[in-house]
Amino acid sequence: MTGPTRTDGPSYAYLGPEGTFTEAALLQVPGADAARRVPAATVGAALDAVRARSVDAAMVPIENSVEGGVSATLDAIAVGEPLRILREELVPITFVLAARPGTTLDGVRRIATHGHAWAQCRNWVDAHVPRAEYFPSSSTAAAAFGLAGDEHGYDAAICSPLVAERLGLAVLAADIGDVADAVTRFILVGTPDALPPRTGADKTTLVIPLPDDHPGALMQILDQFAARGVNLSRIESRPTGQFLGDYFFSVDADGHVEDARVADALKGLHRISPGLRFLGSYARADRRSPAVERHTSDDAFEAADAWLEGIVRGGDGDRPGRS
Ligand SMILES: O=C(O)C(=O)C[C@]1(C(=O)O)C=C[C@@H](O)C=C1
Repeated sequence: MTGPTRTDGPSYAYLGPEGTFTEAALLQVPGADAARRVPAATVGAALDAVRARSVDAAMVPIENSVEGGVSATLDAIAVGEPLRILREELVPITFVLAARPGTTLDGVRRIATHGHAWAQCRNWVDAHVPRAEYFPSSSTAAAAFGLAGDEHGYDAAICSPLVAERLGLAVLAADIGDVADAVTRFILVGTPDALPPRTGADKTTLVIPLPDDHPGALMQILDQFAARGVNLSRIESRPTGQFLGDYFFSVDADGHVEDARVADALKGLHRISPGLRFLGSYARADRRSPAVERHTSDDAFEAADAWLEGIVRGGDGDRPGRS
């Protein structure tokens, strides 16, 4: 990615080139169609542009309903200069097999695409082009663009119908994803000075290093959420890369850090795992509010704090003591 210059209005990096599903996610952000958009070759490069403050935020994929977590993103946001997730976007995923006009399905020997896209079309490929080999590409759109050049080394690309159309490629087969209704979740990542407001239907993303290797370490972590009635919508373990068996957990929890139950769980987690990294609280794309039990509501936490304060001040907790 070349060093972009700042202009007025927000600017966004994204996993490019133009025509990726990531760009489609970015275009769902209000105002992004008119903003400066900077395609990056990799997720790491998009996030580095945020860290270098050459863009305001970057859109990157984090999770797919079929293939699971996007390791490149989970790992890149877990280390280095801290970042903040500002919002999430969901994009329905539909793949086509595209090639230069004149190519037939029988003539396809090598198919280029992003690893996550390949994983989502594996059964279709096995059934319809069993001899075809996988040719890795940095994105579905980069694979499609490659077909337009002379040096591509492959005969077809798995990409979005839109990019195939834009580049004038022939669609050899449409809707080739193994699971209908596949969805990828994307995150808009900015710098730590921003904390999106609480909406009542929020998500909090955390990176939790496993404190030390002892029986029940994971249980201790999960207990912090369970005891405060905080539901987890995603938990994945990722190797830290330091040594074999050293892992961190990447977690999405229902709620905002300004919800008392979430704040209390975070304090508990920090005592257990001081290397805990807060990656942001932001509105859920589906706007679904969690069911909060009475004893984990903000009111219940506030009443408990007041009760304890009363005791410390010398009352019995029910009656105010000396102040
Ligand atoms: O290659 C693209 O078009 C992307 O935006 C990347 C990506 C991913 O990383 O999962 C996004 C959505 C699809 O699930 C496949 C690929």
